[in-house]
Amino acid sequence: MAPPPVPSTDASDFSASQAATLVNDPNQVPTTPPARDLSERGQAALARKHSARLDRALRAEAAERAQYCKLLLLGTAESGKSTVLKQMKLIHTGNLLDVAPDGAALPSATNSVAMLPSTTSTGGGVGESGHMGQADWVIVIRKNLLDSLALLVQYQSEHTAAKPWATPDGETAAATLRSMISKLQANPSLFSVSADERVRFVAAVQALAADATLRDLIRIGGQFQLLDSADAFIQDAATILDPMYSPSNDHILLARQPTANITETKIVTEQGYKYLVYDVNGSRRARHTWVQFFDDVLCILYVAPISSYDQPLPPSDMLPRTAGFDDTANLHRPTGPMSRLLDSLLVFEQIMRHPLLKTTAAIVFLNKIDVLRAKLADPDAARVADYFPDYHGPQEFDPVCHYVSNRFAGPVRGQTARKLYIHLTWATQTQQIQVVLNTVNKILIKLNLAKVRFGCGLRAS
Ligand SMILES: Nc1nc2c(ncn2[C@@H]2O[C@H](COP(=O)(O)OP(=O)(O)OP(=O)(O)O)[C@@H](O)[C@H]2O)c(=O)[nH]1
Ligand SMILES: [Mg+2]
Repeated sequence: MAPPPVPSTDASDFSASQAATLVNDPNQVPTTPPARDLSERGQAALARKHSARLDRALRAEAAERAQYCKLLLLGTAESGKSTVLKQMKLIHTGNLLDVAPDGAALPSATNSVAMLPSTTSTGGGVGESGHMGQADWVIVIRKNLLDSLALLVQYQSEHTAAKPWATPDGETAAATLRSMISKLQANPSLFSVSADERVRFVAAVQALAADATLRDLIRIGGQFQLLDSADAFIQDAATILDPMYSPSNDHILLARQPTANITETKIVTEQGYKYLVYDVNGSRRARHTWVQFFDDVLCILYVAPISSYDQPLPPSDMLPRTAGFDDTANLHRPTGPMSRLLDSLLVFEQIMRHPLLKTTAAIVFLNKIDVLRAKLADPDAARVADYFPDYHGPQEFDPVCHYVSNRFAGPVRGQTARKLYIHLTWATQTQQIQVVLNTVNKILIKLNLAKVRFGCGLRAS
């Protein structure tokens, strides 16, 4: 007979920081009794009562959490982890936001559960707690648009390799943007920007968008850290800079808000399976913080940017690798130059070797296939073989994807106890990723059932 299911997350998972939250909750009983009015015995009795109430609350919270299976979303910076999480929320809750218009947290709200040291945090003020409402996304999207424009105009003027603007209109538009952009960047809420200024700015963006040089710059944007979503936001500049702008789901999916701290999101599927999804900051300086979440994981969801085979690392990731989890110095490294995709592969190898994850199942999302397709169709784009010298196939989508899938399968080859699944994804395209996420859901149910069989999984409630 199969043993009864045992919760996969034990009470020790319940962290001191959560206990602290309860203690500091104004709705809880006061932590210290009013000393002057009570005898010592009275005070002790009150303290015991308080402590028992706290214990009960902690046990109830721990029992609640024990019904959830843990999923880790891992991958290097900007690979698309948070975008996949947004799509998971959308598929299972129908909602991308964490905060309702009245300010209340929504049931699947994303909460910060582990902080980076404040000196290295990249929170930037918006959604610091992990809670992102409509108003937060307006600011993020406008910042994405303005920062992208600033980067494009600056790159064109500072790099001799960049062509001049193709038309006089483009030249004038770039000059207008240069003179106005810092004011808008400082005021993404647009409060202190007049209607005239806004109209002039939008007209300049639209004129620049029609200039052939801008299209060329966007095409090679990956080389100078331009956002993948820059083009979409530039095309929609008039909407985004409208004072009444309210972002669509598509815009929220395209938005880039680096995950400052590790977040936890509760997802309950239609079948009743409950998951705690941990989304991490993928930058090199933050990778050591992942390890504290490596115990008792049902499955790793690893997101790798397959389009970035030729893209330089973000400047903050060009630091020497640190000792410990991210120390890949001893790994066999192919002789090609470092790129974001190679970095992602090396980090994946490292995760697969980690002692706490020796048998943990993994689902790899080879993400940004839309960008890869466009790149491979561009005769001027870098050749895959220049970055991965052991690739001898043509510069075409299917063989390149096959090669990269094989590279990701490499670290677990021969490990019969480990399950590895690899999917090609376009995380910003809801229909494509939702088909993949439905398959992922089925895989997770199977993994769950296997765990139940061995006495450590969860049954759907
Ligand atoms: N074109 C395209 N853009 C994508 C895709 N997936 C994600 N993006 C965009 O890539 C950017 C980065 O995505 P995020 O989900 O923030 O990346 P992340 O892995 O969470 O990054 P960190 O939080 O910094 O570790 C966002 O602007 C996304 O909209 C994709 O499949 N195609
Ligand atoms: Mg993120």
